[in-house]
Amino acid sequence: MHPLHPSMTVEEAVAYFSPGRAEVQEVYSEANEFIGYLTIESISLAMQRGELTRPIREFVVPEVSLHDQEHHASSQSQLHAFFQSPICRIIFNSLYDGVYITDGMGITLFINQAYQRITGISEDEVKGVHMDLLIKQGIISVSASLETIRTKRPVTLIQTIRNGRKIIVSATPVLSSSKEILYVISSVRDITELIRLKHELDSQKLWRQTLQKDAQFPNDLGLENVVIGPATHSLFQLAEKVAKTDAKVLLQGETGVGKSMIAKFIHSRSARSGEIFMELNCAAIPGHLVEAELFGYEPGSFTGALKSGKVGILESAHRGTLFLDEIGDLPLELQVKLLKVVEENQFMRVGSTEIRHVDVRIITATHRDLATLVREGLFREDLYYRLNIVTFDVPPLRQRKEEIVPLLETYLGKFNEKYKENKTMTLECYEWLTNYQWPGNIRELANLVERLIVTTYHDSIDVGDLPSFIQQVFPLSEPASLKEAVARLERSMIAKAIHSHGTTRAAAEALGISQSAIVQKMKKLQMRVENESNE
Ligand SMILES: Nc1ncnc2c1ncn2[C@@H]1O[C@H](COP(=O)(O)OP(=O)(O)OP(=O)(O)O)[C@@H](O)[C@H]1O
Repeated sequence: MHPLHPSMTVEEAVAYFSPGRAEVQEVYSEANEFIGYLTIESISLAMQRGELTRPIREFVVPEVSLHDQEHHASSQSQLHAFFQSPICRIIFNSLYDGVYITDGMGITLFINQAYQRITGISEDEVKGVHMDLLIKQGIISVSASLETIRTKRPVTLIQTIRNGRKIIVSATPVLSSSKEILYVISSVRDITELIRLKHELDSQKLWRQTLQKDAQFPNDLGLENVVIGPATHSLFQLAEKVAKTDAKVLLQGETGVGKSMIAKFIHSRSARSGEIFMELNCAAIPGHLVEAELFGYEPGSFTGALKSGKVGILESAHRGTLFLDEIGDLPLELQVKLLKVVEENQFMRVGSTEIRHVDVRIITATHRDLATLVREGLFREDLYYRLNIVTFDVPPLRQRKEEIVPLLETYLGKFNEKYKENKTMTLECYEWLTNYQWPGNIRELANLVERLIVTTYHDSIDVGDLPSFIQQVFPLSEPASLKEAVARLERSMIAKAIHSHGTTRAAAEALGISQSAIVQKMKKLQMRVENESNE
């Protein structure tokens, strides 16, 4: 190391005082003339005042007493000796939390094993190194020790380690009798676990809010555990309002979003709730049978008809509510008949000329865009306007993500009860399922939960238990670290290979690794490994 010269900054000079080096350093000018002394005491003071970029000439003293040098040297070296002592190591290494100790200037003296475990930083990398340099090298984002040295107060802050992990650091100064900072002891805790707990708390909070909202709609739907989130709350409010009238309601939305559930809700909140709720899915039966099902028929009116004739769903729903699902699939010729019902409450059974009267509230639903069908001439415009007094656009599940966790919990509870199980889901699993697109919406979600409860062998359902088409979808959230990103990719590739090849042996071959390597990886990635020994 070159000798200290007066234009050097405090920051640059700190390295000259690392543990084991002299406590007093001589300072020489560029022309190699002796200027004076820089003591560890004066540079500590400068650090504590945050004067890192000031030239050291401001802190140089012309002389130092021998007593000062000896006194300081002995207290400092006692301190260093303590941190090197086996008993100190044993004590600090027995702690679960990480410990980081610097001297009064911010030079690292000691880190315990827990710190190394939590951060992946080794003692060799940091010992004798100033905290400022560790920040510059990107090993840590901020330093609680330096903050403590600057403010002379305990400081707690969140620090990001170079591997992306976040830790919470609480630094406490240890002061001499003259209020000089001798060293800073920091306790360090991994907050990944705290973040996980926060996630759990957030989801529970939302769950509670949902339950509270449910309480506003006491569940007399005949359906248990209805999840109403922020995106659907206003729909249920509107449903309750229109339920008090006989206004025609058209429910639009993808399959499985809950259209028929809202229809039932409207019925249950209407003056007709004591009467029957009838449902006909116009797409589920062939067009020519829809007419007979809906309007009924007279004896012998067509081949295959019952001899006694049949009362149609429309007539059966008299005084009640008729829910016509997939109304967009109703054949054009029947649309005219339905228009007559809607406009005049009149209809005729198939094979009859007798006009019958019926008092029915009609609610319709479709996953198709009726306005487009009208433009294409596939749906009657007059009927469209008659049915569409109040439109409900029920959003797909991917647009109401905040309902996914409560729905998963609802269905876990429901199917645990049904199958006498007590299974839970890991937070990572919740995260993946929240990011999944759910093309089949709530129906698909309920089916998946039931399948997972029935097919998994362990109590905690994890990402590895999910079907491969879900595992191939990366969560949208950014992975916290390179390690996590790699784990996700490995998990996805392994799941895909097992799905297409059936066994771990064949999947391993396809991926170019050994069977034991794939099994080991799957265990590490917490994926379900079945029968690997029997393959
Ligand atoms: N808010 C909700 N909370 C809990 N479960 C729900 C909710 N909405 C719908 N479900 C459930 O999701 C499944 C599908 O709902 P529903 O049959 O009402 O959907 P849909 O939109 O009418 O579907 P489709 O158009 O295919 O007939 C049902 O099992 C229903 O009980």
